[in-house]
Amino acid sequence: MATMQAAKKQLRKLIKDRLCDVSLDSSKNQTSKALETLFTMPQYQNAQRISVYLSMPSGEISTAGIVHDALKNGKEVFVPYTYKISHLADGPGSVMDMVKLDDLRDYEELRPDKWGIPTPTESSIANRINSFGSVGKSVGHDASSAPGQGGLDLIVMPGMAFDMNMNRLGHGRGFYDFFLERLQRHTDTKKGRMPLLGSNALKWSEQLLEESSVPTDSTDWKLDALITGDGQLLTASHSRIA
Ligand SMILES: Nc1nc2c(c(=O)[nH]1)N(C=O)[C@@H](CNc1ccc(C(=O)N[C@@H](CCC(=O)O)C(=O)O)cc1)CN2
Ligand SMILES: Nc1ncnc2c1ncn2[C@@H]1O[C@H](COP(=O)(O)OP(=O)(O)OP(=O)(O)O)[C@@H](O)[C@H]1O
Repeated sequence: MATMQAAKKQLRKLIKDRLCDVSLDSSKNQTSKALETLFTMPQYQNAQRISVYLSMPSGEISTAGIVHDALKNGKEVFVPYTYKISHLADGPGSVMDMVKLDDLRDYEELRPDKWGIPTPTESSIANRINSFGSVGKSVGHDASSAPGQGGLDLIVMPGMAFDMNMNRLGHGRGFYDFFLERLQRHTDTKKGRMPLLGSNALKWSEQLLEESSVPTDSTDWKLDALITGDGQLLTASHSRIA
């Protein structure tokens, strides 16, 4: 396990160094190509409830256009909110929920956190609907959501690195991996797994690696599909996205 974490750490460092060299022009161009592809996908067009990460100032495909398009088309948009928890002795010290944006104004009023990620204020959380179908922080409140309520139709995920086998490497806090496990436990499993879509920020060669290059263990979730910065859609053999 120590070796696995060391291998992931090393890969994160490698990618971070590569991302420093990407120009603003290239990053804008790749964002618009990736979004063009996303908007043509039936899985996006038909999704009513979507989760979208809100991009950092650099190193990620910008998702501002997705939020605008989704809200304009009447979709429910859920965004990450991370917070510390104390009462799970054998779990993580912080968890991530996906909380609902009210409207475009709400989105535009979000303020950047220490990583530059637009984030809902702590004081707004108690009144926000979360993706588990309850209101406020989900940890400690899970039991109140009726079975079948909540859930997401599409999850647009960030990542440091991806490979051709649809493996994904995050920033190493396990936020998405823990969140997906909780979401799966709380939503109607008969519907099957919600499609997980990664957007491969920045050029093919910078973040997309050869098959099985991302070290993974049993807690890592594979993506169903990946959109690259040149607008290509890669799908997995296990995927519900054809
Ligand atoms: N845009 C965006 N939003 C997101 C995520 C993300 O990866 N991207 N997250 C996905 O989980 C969660 C926030 N988690 C994060 C965890 C660590 C770091 C980070 O940069 N940590 C180290 C650097 C570690 C590294 O080299 O990767 C730092 O503080 O410098 C950023 C976000 C929720 N929102
Ligand atoms: N569902 C889980 N149950 C137990 N441990 C988990 C679970 N999900 C992640 N972990 C653990 O959390 C730690 C961080 O995970 P990992 O390095 O895979 O994060 P990541 O995929 O880079 O980040 P993220 O999921 O936030 O994007 C690892 O030690 C991993 O084993």
